[in-house]
Amino acid sequence: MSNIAKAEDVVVSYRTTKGSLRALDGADLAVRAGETLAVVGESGSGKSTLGMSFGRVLPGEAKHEAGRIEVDGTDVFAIDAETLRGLRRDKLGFVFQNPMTALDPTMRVGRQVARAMPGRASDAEITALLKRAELSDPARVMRAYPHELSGGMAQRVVIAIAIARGPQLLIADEPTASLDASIREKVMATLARLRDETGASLLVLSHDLRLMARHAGRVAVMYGGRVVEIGASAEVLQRPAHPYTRALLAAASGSERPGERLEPIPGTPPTLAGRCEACAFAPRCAYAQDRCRAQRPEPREVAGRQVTCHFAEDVLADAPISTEAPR
Ligand SMILES: Nc1ncnc2c1ncn2[C@@H]1O[C@H](COP(=O)(O)OP(=O)(O)OP(=O)(O)O)[C@@H](O)[C@H]1O
Ligand code: NI
Repeated sequence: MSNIAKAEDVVVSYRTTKGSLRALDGADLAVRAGETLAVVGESGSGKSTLGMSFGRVLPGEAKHEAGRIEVDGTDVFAIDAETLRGLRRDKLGFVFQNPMTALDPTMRVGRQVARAMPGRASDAEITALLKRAELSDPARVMRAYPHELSGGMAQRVVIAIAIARGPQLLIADEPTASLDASIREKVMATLARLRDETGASLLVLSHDLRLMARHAGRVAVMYGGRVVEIGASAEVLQRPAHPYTRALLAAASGSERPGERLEPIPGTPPTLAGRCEACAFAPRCAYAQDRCRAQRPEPREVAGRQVTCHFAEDVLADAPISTEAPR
């Protein structure tokens, strides 16, 4: 299966007042053509940094230290500003958590949508695009200012803008987190439908394991700036091979309400100043042994997925997750 985009051993750090903070510590991720791939993990695990790296839309304090990102064969960290602009415009579409910050409050929706479309879009073309994003009254929405729309409608406008030029890769960072719980499922379903319809790939970054389980074919679990497990959603979420995935699922199963933030796992995630020479999860891990504190696990193939854990076989052999707390 061909990949539309991939990250290889990517290292990104942020300059902070307390020194350099390593947000990605050798992240690997391949996005297949036409798939929906979810990236999950606790706050701070590096999801947004990885998502932004695909379009090199990182803030000024971020520094790409090492590794490669390719989108449709183009090395995004090697190209000049103009090529990068073209790549973002023609091949990528972004949807962020808060639609109101993505839209210009002073400009009618129709004009903003038209500017994202190729050529000079007619009103009929604008309303047709809004309709594809499942806005029920596109003619009215076209004339409205962003503040006149509900959060869900505004996010649908952002989605329309993101697909305006038929991107090959849609990157959605917590696309439903700012919305009312009642419409999260619907907006996610719209994104999934558009992905299907356009043949684009959808990379969706989220805390919401249940929502992702329903919509993503594959799931990547991030911890400490690395992808620690990636595979088919059904397999990873039913029979995890990484202790962190297992802990996430056990924590999530304690709550019955969809869309909620994950319950915390005991202990705190790492903040890295440099390369982690051990397993970053070892201090919180029920399976950890001396080797985990001494040797960085490299990705390896276990039970049809990629896992960075020395003891993945032991994790797999354990009983499926029930509703009890992590061991
Ligand atoms: N602009 C920034 N300046 C300094 N540090 C940052 C910046 N953005 C992110 N970080 C740090 O980088 C690490 C990774 O952050 P990132 O936002 O990528 O994680 P995330 O998984 O998307 O988290 P969340 O679920 O909270 O959105 C965190 O430790 C975070 O505090
Ligand atoms: Ni984030």
